[in-house]
Amino acid sequence: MSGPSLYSFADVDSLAQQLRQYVLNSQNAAVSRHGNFRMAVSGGSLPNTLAKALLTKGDGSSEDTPLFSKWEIFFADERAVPLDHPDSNYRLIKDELLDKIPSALGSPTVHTIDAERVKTGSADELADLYQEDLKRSFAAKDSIKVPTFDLILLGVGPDGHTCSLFPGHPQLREKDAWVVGITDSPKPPPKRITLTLPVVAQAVNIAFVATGGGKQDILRKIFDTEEGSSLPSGLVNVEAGEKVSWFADNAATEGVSFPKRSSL
Ligand SMILES: O=C(O)[C@H](O)[C@@H](O)[C@H](O)[C@H](O)COP(=O)(O)O
Repeated sequence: MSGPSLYSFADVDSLAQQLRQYVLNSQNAAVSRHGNFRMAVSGGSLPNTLAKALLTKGDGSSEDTPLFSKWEIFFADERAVPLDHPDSNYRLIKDELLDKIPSALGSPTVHTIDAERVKTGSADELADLYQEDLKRSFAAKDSIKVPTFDLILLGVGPDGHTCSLFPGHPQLREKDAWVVGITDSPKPPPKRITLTLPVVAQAVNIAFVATGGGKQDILRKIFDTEEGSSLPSGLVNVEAGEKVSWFADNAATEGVSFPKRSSL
């Protein structure tokens, strides 16, 4: 299997334009395969860039139209806070994207962390509840070992973390569970749930979005050093290979030697 693609664009607006095309290609392929589009998103700066990509007016063609009523949105990771809390990834995507979708485009089904248990449940209990939700969505008819998302959209942290999979944490080695809890995330808040690496690597397509000069050091490490391939985001590159696309801007990829592409 060949490796990931690294796309580098002049600015966030041109990145968003290409991200739109990539997400809608993935949507169209998924809808013709099985009638809906099951995708997972992370927090951080990603929801803002995704909203930029999806809320712009397209060219009006059917290929370029988001079919939101066919979307099932899951969380690649979520913070264990109420859904209206400022740290909630659900709240973030709601404020950035969901609340701004014109009603004519329909609305996605969103799979949140368990709102009843989020305050009192342990991270493990919340992870188990989320995994049950995934089982209902992905394994309704068949028993499957790992769910296959049509698309997972990820960010990368300065330490190489992705989702809430942090370097050196035991969650990174999880082989069986689909979702795990974490209580000591170095990025606040500490209590979270996250998809595991086998679930991320199984997705049909996986895209990272990394913008701004603050990502330079970590992108160089991931793409140009041996050490990078053992970091959580580097492991996604290793395990999912050509299914992985990185959407970055030139500020983030400056100094990266790995070959870059400038359009899909
Ligand atoms: O909820 C979270 O904290 C995330 O899902 C996390 O993995 C994020 O994607 C990265 O930390 C990058 O965040 P930025 O895009 O804000 O740098």
